[in-house]
Amino acid sequence: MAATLVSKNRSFQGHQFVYKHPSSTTNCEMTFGVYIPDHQPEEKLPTLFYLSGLTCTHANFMEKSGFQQFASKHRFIVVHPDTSPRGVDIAGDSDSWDFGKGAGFYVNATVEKWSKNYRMYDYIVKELLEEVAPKVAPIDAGRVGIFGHSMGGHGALTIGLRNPQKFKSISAFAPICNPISVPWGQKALGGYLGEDQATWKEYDASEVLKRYEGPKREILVDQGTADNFLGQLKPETLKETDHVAVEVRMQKDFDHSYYFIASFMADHFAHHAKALV
Ligand SMILES: N[C@@H](CCC(=O)N[C@@H](CSC=O)C(=O)NCC(=O)O)C(=O)O
Repeated sequence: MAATLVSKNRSFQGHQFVYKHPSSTTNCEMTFGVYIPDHQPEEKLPTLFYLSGLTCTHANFMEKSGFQQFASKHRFIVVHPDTSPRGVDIAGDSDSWDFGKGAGFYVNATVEKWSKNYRMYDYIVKELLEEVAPKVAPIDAGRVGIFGHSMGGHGALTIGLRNPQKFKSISAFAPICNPISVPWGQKALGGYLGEDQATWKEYDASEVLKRYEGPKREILVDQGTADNFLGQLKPETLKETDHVAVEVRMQKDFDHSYYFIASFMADHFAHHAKALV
């Protein structure tokens, strides 16, 4: 079903939109933002998906990162979804800030209580990318990249590496790199997927990276040295392979906030532009 316009604002040489739509994947209404640079009527544009972190909606990135100036400069469409279903209430979905609402972890839940709605992996990879976003933005399906922050960095790394034909460039700000070994990941993966830890590895960036044998990728990661969540993130577990070059830049004194993200946004757009423009 078509998306409904929520808001439209002029920003640099383009427009920032917010849409909502009924989702057949999460079985509830979903909201997403999309920035669309000015373009010719038949023109298709390269596109980035940005996945946000714990507690975020579609709006944090749109309001705090300052990304629009770079999307405008490089002429990228940028699609930025919510971080979980919100159009449905499930007992326990608001008890903590790192599980349930605002914390979908970009997985397809298999535990029955969550499995009807908490399907953020398929929502991004299939419904939003292939069906919903192309109806509102002139996406060039052959030139799509993905990036994200923290939980969204984990989403970007796992979704990007597991779907190399759909996502041709990848980067992340302070991603959760090895969720199977840290409290955030253990809580989310255990809650959504159950106790069989073999299935957790499909959603673990450092594990997926080890096994990746697709087209060569160069991944850019920025990480603040003063990030109070560093113990949950484990950037040292992202090891370079023959198929994936990983550049992890430790940025002195930066924390986990959008002040950090905004400081390196230009570099991430340049990284994606090298692969997609
Ligand atoms: N509980 C705190 C901290 C939440 C927080 O820092 N969330 C980060 C992502 S953490 C990993 O995924 C974030 O992006 N917050 C949004 C923001 O606009 O800064 C809290 O609720 O504040």
